[in-house]
Amino acid sequence: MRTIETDVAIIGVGTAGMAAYQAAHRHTERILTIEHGPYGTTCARVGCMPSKLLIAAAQAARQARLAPHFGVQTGPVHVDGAAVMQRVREERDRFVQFSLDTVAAWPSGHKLSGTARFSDSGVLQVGEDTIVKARSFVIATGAASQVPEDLRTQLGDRLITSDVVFDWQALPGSVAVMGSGVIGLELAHALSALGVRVRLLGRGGKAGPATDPEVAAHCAELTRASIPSCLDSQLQSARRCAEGVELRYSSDGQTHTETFDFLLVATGRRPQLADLHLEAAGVTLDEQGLPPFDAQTRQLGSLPIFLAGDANNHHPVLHTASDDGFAAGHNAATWPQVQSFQRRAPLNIVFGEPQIAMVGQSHRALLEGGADFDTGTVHFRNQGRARIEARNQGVLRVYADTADGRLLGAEMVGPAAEHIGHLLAWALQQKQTVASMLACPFYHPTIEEGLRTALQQLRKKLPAGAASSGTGQ
Ligand SMILES: Cc1cc2nc3c(=O)[nH]c(=O)nc-3n(C[C@H](O)[C@H](O)[C@H](O)COP(=O)(O)OP(=O)(O)OC[C@H]3O[C@@H](n4cnc5c(N)ncnc54)[C@H](O)[C@@H]3O)c2cc1C
Ligand SMILES: NC(=O)c1ccc[n+]([C@@H]2O[C@H](COP(=O)([O-])OP(=O)(O)OC[C@H]3O[C@@H](n4cnc5c(N)ncnc54)[C@H](O)[C@@H]3O)[C@@H](O)[C@H]2O)c1
Repeated sequence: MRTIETDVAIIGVGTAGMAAYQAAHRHTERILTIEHGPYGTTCARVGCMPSKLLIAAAQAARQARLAPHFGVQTGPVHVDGAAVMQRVREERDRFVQFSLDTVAAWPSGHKLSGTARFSDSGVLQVGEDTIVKARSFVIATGAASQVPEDLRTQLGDRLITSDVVFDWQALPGSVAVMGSGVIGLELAHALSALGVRVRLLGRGGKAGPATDPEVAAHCAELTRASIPSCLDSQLQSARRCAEGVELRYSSDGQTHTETFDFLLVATGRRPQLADLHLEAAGVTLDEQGLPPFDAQTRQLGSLPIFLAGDANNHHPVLHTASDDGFAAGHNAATWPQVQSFQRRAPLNIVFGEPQIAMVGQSHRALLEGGADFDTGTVHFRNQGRARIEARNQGVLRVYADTADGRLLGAEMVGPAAEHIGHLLAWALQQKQTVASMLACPFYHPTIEEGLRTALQQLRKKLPAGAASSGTGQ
């Protein structure tokens, strides 16, 4: 058994772990990163980047099909699945290489390969033959898809998760997608547009994260219109068959039996903490088996342990993993001095068709928190630029504080949601009011003019003082 002593041990070298390394390295040379898989990050290997590459191909297919609508004749659209997947893999590998290059430049003494788990406070066991003693720790172990064990046993390699999709050599003929959350929606929309026979099996009638009933209703309706979907389904049985998998599920009081090449399970991801033996380090877990942590310092209680990225389950998206990693790495290196790092305005984007954006406080959070707020709405059906581009579907709902007109949040499904979402998140972080946002330029003709319509409607609902607040008038 060999023993390594260090200042900061970082478990997991994904986006959060890499950011933690860079932050800790500003303070100490005594750092050890521990990784049990390949370097390259979830984002680049099986997450953000390859999924957006697949979505880009889907978008090209959609645009080609839409061309005749503008009087441009393209002929029948043929999707070459092998070529689609080749570009996905090649570009994905290019993104992965950036992360590999970064880690390759770290001193070899800063890197250890193996699975880490706590054996005592301040002590990790890595694999069978290494003990790591550290002053402080960053846990950046990410999250993994949750897959019901019985389904995995029944379906074997015909049950897949998003981890498998981006290594395909060609597109399959058919896929049932279980779960209409973020991953399920993005992949179902992309595969469907690329000509794969898709069945989206959701729960509770929902498609995506929207909580505002009007936005959620549009999300469900638009999803049903473009993908064969059962958004309130119950899987009754699944078995392997000659074609792949046979699924029996109920929906709307009826039972259906259908066969597919694969069942893609996208029913949520869970932090990878169970095998870390956190109790050995003195960590107490909540009823969901997760350790409570400080969202600003990323610290677990008063322990010298910091939790970053998807592992803390706070906001499992890429830019937060990076922010978390920086904060955790900094605080682990300077412990017992720790500082708070402010969080950015909440922003989530789902790259479905059309996109969904969630900014600041959700409609549900505002209601549950008893907020006094007003709402402005724009429908995109007759919005100028959206009609010009034949992207005229969806709705934007903007919420502001009734007392002072300050922007509190927004939910949207519709054209350019990724861009409108950014505008709103930036305004919210700068504590802008409806009036101060309306004092900004809106170019004609743009989708952003839709946002102006929603803000104008909202201003009319606000009391006089709140309606002009923030403009100095
Ligand atoms: C399909 C998909 C699409 C996505 N799309 C987007 C998107 O468009 N935009 C966005 O913002 N976010 C997206 N995300 C989310 C984003 O990818 C994650 O938030 C981000 O990658 C999390 O980074 P991380 O560092 O926390 O985890 P990871 O990058 O997963 O790193 C964790 C590392 O820890 C290692 N590890 C785990 N346990 C141990 C152990 N015991 N010992 C040693 N090593 C260990 C793992 O091998 C892994 O390398 C997507 C995710 C998925 C799955
Ligand atoms: N664009 C992005 O930023 C992006 C893209 C992909 C993933 N991500 C991250 O990955 C995380 C995980 O995504 P996800 O889609 O796995 O989780 P999710 O929580 O978004 O969705 C899971 C869905 O599965 C449903 N579900 C659960 N059990 C089910 C069952 N038995 N049958 C049918 N439906 C069931 C849930 O109701 C929910 O709608 C996201 O929260 C997000 O943070 C982000």
